[in-house]
Amino acid sequence: MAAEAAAGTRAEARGGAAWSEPARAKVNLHLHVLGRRPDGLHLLDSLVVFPDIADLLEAEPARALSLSLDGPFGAGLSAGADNLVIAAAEALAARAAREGAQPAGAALRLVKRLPVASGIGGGSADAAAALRLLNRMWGLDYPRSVLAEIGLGLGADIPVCVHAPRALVMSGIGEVLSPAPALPRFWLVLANPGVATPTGAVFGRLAHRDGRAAAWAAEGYADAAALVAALAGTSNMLEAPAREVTPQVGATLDALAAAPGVLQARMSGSGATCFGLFAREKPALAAAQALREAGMWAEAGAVAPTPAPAPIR
Ligand SMILES: C[C@@](CO)(OP(=O)(O)O)[C@H](O)COP(=O)(O)OP(=O)(O)OC[C@H]1O[C@@H](n2ccc(N)nc2=O)[C@H](O)[C@@H]1O
Ligand SMILES: Nc1ncnc2c1ncn2[C@@H]1O[C@H](COP(=O)(O)OP(=O)(O)O)[C@@H](O)[C@H]1O
Repeated sequence: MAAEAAAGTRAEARGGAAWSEPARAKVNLHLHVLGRRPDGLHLLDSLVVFPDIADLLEAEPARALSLSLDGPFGAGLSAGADNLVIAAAEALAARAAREGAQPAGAALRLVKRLPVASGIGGGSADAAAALRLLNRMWGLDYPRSVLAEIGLGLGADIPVCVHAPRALVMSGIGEVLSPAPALPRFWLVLANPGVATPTGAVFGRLAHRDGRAAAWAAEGYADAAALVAALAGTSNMLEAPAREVTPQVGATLDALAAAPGVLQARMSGSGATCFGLFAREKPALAAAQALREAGMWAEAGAVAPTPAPAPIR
């Protein structure tokens, strides 16, 4: 598949690792909670996009599986079996072995640039990147739908991340994916106050589970202003409980909302990372710089246009 080959690269020619794959931040433009399953997991409705702000996963073929960590947020993470990259690699290898393949190992290196436990699915994006990369490197050739199924066993957010950078609507607990409406190119600034905010703790404080699925215009949205007008009828229902867990969410949202050129400021996922949505690059870059100078982690990145809805494979 041409698109898949282009998304990840063989980087030897550039002097890098043999194989590499970006792991983009997952941003929930809205997040409604529709109910709760008997097992306690919540039913969601969320429009998910992937700005060009990412961890990087690299790999070399090897006999065994190993992981080294790098980057500004690498130090706080385990490189063992509890790292979602290793868990995903093992799950993919197990599936392939059950189906008669004999995948070799991989020497993996994760450059961790996204803050951990921060509502932008960094761990899920890393796991999804591992599934995509090793699927190619090991010559398995599973379709993304199979990678998503393997990922779901490790985390509710992994299926949507398998399809990155394609914007999608996520429902169920995260396993039901449908096409997003057509979206324009726009810019996101992500800002995080530096306080890890565990997803389970936020869901544990949730008082309202009576949201409805958002309705999107069939013709989609031609520019950022039209998208923001549609988002006005939606919210992130995890914001109230996240503010209880991490009160700094309030100041983060205030700082983004005050940035010149911002059209919308909202929290992503279970927080504490918040996003500002911009129509143009220059004010987005300026806002990220100002937030960094104010002591937060902040990055700006473009979201590529989403074409008219097409089947998900
Ligand atoms: C809230 C979301 C929105 O995109 O993002 P994040 O804030 O994590 O980025 C996701 O649904 C998170 O997905 P993920 O981070 O993979 O969650 P998991 O590891 O599967 O679950 C962590 C914990 O969150 C709660 N959980 C998660 C997903 C879900 N649909 N209902 C839940 O109640 C459960 O308490 C679970 O034990
Ligand atoms: N590669 C990884 N990157 C980030 N977190 C990881 C990774 N592997 C395992 N984890 C664990 O997953 C949890 C969720 O992390 P993350 O996906 O960054 O946050 P969130 O679910 O809020 O978006 C963290 O508490 C962390 O310990």
